[in-house]
Amino acid sequence: MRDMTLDMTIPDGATAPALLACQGLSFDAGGKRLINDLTLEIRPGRRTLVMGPNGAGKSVLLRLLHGLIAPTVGAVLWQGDPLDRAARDAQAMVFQRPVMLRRSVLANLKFALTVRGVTGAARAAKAAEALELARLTDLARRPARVLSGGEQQRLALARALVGEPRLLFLDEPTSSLDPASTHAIEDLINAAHARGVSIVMVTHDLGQARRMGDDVIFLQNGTLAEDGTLQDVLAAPQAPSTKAWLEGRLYTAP
Ligand SMILES: Nc1ncnc2c1ncn2[C@@H]1O[C@H](COP(=O)(O)OP(=O)(O)OP(=O)(O)O)[C@@H](O)[C@H]1O
Repeated sequence: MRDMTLDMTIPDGATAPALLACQGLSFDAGGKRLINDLTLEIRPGRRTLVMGPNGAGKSVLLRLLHGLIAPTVGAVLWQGDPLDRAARDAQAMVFQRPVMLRRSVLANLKFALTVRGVTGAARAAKAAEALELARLTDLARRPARVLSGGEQQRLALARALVGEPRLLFLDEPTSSLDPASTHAIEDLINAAHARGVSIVMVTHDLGQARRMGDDVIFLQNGTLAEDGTLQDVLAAPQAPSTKAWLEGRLYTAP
C-alpha cells in the first residue's frame, strides 16, 4: 500500500487542476443519446459522488470516465491529456456486484498484483497487507465465490486498491449490503481516500452521501443537472430536478 508520508504532498483538491475532465461529452447507444453534452471536472483528493434517478446515465458516465467505452462526441482528459493505457492503469473500478475468479481470496489478490507486474516477495507482502486491511486474513484460503456479499465487496475493494490507483471508481458499492457491511466498505474507501486516492462513487443513499461526499455531480436524463460541493448543493439545490430528487419527488420537466 501507499507510503503514508505521501499524504503530506497531496494538494488541496479544491484548487488543484482537474484529475479528469470532459467537455461536451456525449454517448449514443441503441439509437439513443444516453449522455448528452457533459462538461465536468473531477478534482484530485476529493470524494466526488454521482447521483440522480434510475436510468439517468450514472453507470454509463463512470464507464466513459474510466475508458471502458468510447464517447460518441468529445473526449475524457486525464490531467489534460487523452486517456491512455498509463492513465487507465492509474485508475481502478469496483462494481455493485463484484466478479471473482474461481479461486481463493488470496489468489484473487495475487492475480491482481501479477497483472500489475508485482511478483515474488513483494507480491506476497502486498497481498498479506491487503488481506489485513480488508479484514479477510482468516478467509485467505476460502474460495472467493463462497464469501458473503459484504466479504466479496471488501475483497473487490482490496483487489482494486492493491494496484495503488490514484483514482477509484465505485458504482453503488454498498447497494446490496446491510448497514454493518456498508460501514466496513465506507471505512475502507475512506482509508484509501486518506492515503491520497481520489474517489468517484455512484450512490442513491443520501445518508451515505452526507458521510462520504465532498463534491457531487447530479445527472438527469443523461444531462448534467447540477454540480458543486455536496454541502452547497444539499443546502441550496439550484436545478428543479435536483431539488425534486432530494425531496423524494418525481421530477417532471416544466
Ligand atoms: N449499451 C447500451 N445500449 C442501450 N442502452 C443502454 C446501454 N447502456 C445503458 N443503456 C441505457 O442507458 C440509460 C442509463 O443507464 P445507466 O445504467 O447509466 O443508468 P443509471 O443512472 O446508472 O441507473 P440506475 O440508478 O438504475 O443504476 C438506461 O436507460 C439504460 O437502459
